[in-house]
Amino acid sequence: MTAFSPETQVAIARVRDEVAALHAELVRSGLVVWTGGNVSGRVPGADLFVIKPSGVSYDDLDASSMILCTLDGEVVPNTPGSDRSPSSDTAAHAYVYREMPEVGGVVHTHSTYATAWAARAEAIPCVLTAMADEFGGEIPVGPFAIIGDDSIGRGIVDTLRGHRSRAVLMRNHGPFTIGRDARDAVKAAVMLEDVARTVHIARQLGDPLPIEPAAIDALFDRYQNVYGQPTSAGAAR
Ligand SMILES: O=C(CO)[C@@H](O)[C@H](O)COP(=O)(O)O
Repeated sequence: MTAFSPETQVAIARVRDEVAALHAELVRSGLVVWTGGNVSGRVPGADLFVIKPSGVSYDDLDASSMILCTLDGEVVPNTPGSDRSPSSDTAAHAYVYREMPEVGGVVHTHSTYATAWAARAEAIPCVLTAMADEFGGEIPVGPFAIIGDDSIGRGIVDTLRGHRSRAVLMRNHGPFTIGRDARDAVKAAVMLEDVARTVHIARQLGDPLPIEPAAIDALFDRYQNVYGQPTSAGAAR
């Protein structure tokens, strides 16, 4: 067994629990079918993250079946779950964690409406206050990228670095979302599918009206800094 400090062991156990539970949240929110999609979470204070095994039924995912990986995307040997192959998107998640230290969670789904926009390689325009709140503007499109190596990760980072959106529509594939932790990235995946569906329906009825950039900025600032309940850190969520 690889030796970790007691603090790191506690952090790994907490992220295993969280990432396992969040996979159930993808199912509950109707964002995945069969074994598609994946969630990962960075282990705070360590160059490690936790991700699901590849191609395993969501019903069979629990904390001990989550796989601990290094930020190079290598499975940490002799740890719970290490006898299985990690998610096909492990190299992509690892690339994001290496390149974006502020990111603590990554999620991929093939949720229907967001993936339909990705199939057309069309950015979702910011025509809803909910989009301005959550994403601060349009949802951008990332490049077509082959599954299995870090090409997807490069596409995610190249598209989202310096962008307010926590979601990218990878062309012909589907959405990837990032967040300050795994839960935040799952929230972005849920919100993305909601706005992708609403904007799609709006377009069946006519041309949705754009929101002025200054109003988008104001909505984003309020939602990120004032909305919700104060936290112990003083910021609102
Ligand atoms: O689309 C892809 C590959 O990018 C995945 O979402 C698969 O559908 C699920 O892969 P695993 O995480 O089970 O390997």
